[in-house]
Amino acid sequence: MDSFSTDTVRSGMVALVGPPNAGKSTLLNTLLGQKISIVTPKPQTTRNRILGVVNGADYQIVLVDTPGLHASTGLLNREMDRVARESLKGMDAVLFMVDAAALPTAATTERLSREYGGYFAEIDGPTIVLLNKIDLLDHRRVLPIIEVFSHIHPFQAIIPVSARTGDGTQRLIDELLTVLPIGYRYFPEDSLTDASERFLAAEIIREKVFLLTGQEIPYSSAVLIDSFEEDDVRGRVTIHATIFLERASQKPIVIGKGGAKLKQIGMAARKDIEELLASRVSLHLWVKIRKHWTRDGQFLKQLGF
Ligand SMILES: Nc1nc2c(ncn2[C@@H]2O[C@H](COP(=O)(O)OP(=O)(O)OP(=O)(O)O)[C@@H](O)[C@H]2O)c(=O)[nH]1
Repeated sequence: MDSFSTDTVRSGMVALVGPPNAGKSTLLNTLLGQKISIVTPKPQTTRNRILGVVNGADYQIVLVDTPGLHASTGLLNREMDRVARESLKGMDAVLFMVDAAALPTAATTERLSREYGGYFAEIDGPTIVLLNKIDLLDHRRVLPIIEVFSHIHPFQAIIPVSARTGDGTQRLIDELLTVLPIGYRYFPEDSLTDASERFLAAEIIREKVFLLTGQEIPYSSAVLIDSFEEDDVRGRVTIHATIFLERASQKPIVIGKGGAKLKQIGMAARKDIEELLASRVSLHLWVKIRKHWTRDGQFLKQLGF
């Protein structure tokens, strides 16, 4: 915890969403490449996945991926599921990226509303549309596309960008800074702290429980890191963690026959945590029942809520 600054900055969680191939990863690389002090690793979680942290002298933008929010045609026509809605809560802004070069030349408000409208109806925070790949677009098409999008929803801004060349990305940051609250950095400016490493390790374990058990388990499991010890001499991190479940009936599902499932969870988690920490890890997992933990304020506090 050595480099947490107490200076206030503009900081916030910003969801980066959009259809596949829109250029989200490319944008991320460009933003991080230019501005980065750190990149947090990418643990996949069922809630939000931190994609990267963009640091400036007086701001910190935490870009997150909210699963379920990726506008595929199928999803747009359906109700967004609970997870998607949940994962949007607490977002300070949403970036919705489209491949502008792939939009049909005669894209009308009606057509784009049909495709994206239901999606925006669910978002109540400031939303910025990023019209990506303008390097491929005849510049005369840009204004009409902005015009069409402006009729779909009261967006905070509609910004033409090229994730590849970086064109428009400064405007994006400037725009975000007008909506992000003044607060503290979520992450230290230059390095991951023990605190965030612990948090990410817990998220990785939770992810493995989710991936390897299914059923109702993911919603009733929580992971607490009991201890996290770095042994620099032996180049190893020893982690003790507890997986909390709500009901006794869930315990055998997570533990498995002869402990096989828990072992599988532990092995998969260890592999990812080793990658995260760039260190050998010895991981010890326990499973405990904590009835109604989702309603237990004290416990939620321990989890960092
Ligand atoms: N010309 C051009 N190509 C781009 C731009 N941004 C992304 N691309 C290309 O578009 C393709 C998709 O980009 P990605 O960044 O992988 O898109 P994504 O949204 O992360 O895709 P998923 O991972 O499928 O969600 C890649 O071939 C990129 O090189 C851009 O601004 N200009």
